[in-house]
Amino acid sequence: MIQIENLTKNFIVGEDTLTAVKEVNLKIEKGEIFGIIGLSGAGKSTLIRCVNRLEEPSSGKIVIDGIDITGLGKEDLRKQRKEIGMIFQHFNLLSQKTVYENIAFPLQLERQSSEQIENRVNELLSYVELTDKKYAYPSQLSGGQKQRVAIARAIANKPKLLLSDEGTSALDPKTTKSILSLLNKIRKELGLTIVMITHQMEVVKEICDRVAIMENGRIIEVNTVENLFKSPQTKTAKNFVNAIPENIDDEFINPDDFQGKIIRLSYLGNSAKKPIISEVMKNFDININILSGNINKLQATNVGYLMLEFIGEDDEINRALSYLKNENVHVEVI
Ligand SMILES: Nc1ncnc2c1ncn2[C@@H]1O[C@H](COP(=O)(O)OP(=O)(O)OP(=O)(O)O)[C@@H](O)[C@H]1O
Repeated sequence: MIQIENLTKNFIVGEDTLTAVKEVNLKIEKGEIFGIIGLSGAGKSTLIRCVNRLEEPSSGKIVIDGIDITGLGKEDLRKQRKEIGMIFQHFNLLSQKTVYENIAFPLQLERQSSEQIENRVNELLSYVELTDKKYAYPSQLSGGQKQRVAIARAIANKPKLLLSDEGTSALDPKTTKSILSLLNKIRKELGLTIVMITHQMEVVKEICDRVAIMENGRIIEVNTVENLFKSPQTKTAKNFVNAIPENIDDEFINPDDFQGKIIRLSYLGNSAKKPIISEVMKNFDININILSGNINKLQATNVGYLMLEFIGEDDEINRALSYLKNENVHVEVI
């Protein structure tokens, strides 16, 4: 479906040349959900934007269904772009237009009749479960609803490829799940190939078939998601894998088996470096039992989680939980 050969993208910054994508080779099969994961600045956005030539590659080739899109002139490129939908982290909806008008927009560009447009938009609204928001403006929608509108708009012209540039990064975990399940439905029912850029391993684990790990502009590993978790080949892949809790740990912990409250803490950045647990034990009249957890380093950032049993009076436990929240620790009571 997509074949990327020796792709390089340089940016000229003042007198310097910055190579954002370096000699990337990648093959993505039809119907795959393919993830590209990497830390900030790895070159993910630049790579995906080269696929529809929102960025012009400096050298190399991108062939989509046998057509070398890097060699296309303006008019042919416009036709090919119809086959490629794209969604973004911040949705990129037209704020002055209603949900209906946003979804109708790409159909109007194709000069479809108003009857055709109305039928297609209504069909799409029902598909993304937003019929009741037809006349709402983007500012009146939640993040998840905005992304549903953006998805409906991206698939309005029935593309064969959907690109997602951090499409779930601005959403909370529950909304992320619902958007991922919509994307999965689109792949299954409409047969689209989906390429997703993300820095969230949870997204890769939930939905992708295969994944490429990007670092400093290069693809350093391509793996099936299953094998990535079983035996990551590179240190960066290992760090990504270790950075998310394995659900299995959580599943083993049944709150009914414990006398105290089961708490899951997840933390990022500086809070992971502080002796937070000993602070809680010193300041509050509770006992803490550590059940499972891990903390990893992703470049300069610490990420981690801990499953704990808090034993004590309810009031005291609640005070301790408020303290943790103030320390920017994400707290869940299981
Ligand atoms: N238009 C541009 N001009 C100059 N440099 C750029 C431009 N776009 C991106 N870069 C640089 O290219 C490198 C890769 O950026 P890119 O946005 O592709 O990374 P990324 O992996 O998507 O990161 P993030 O997750 O933070 O978006 C970075 O060093 C960035 O500063």
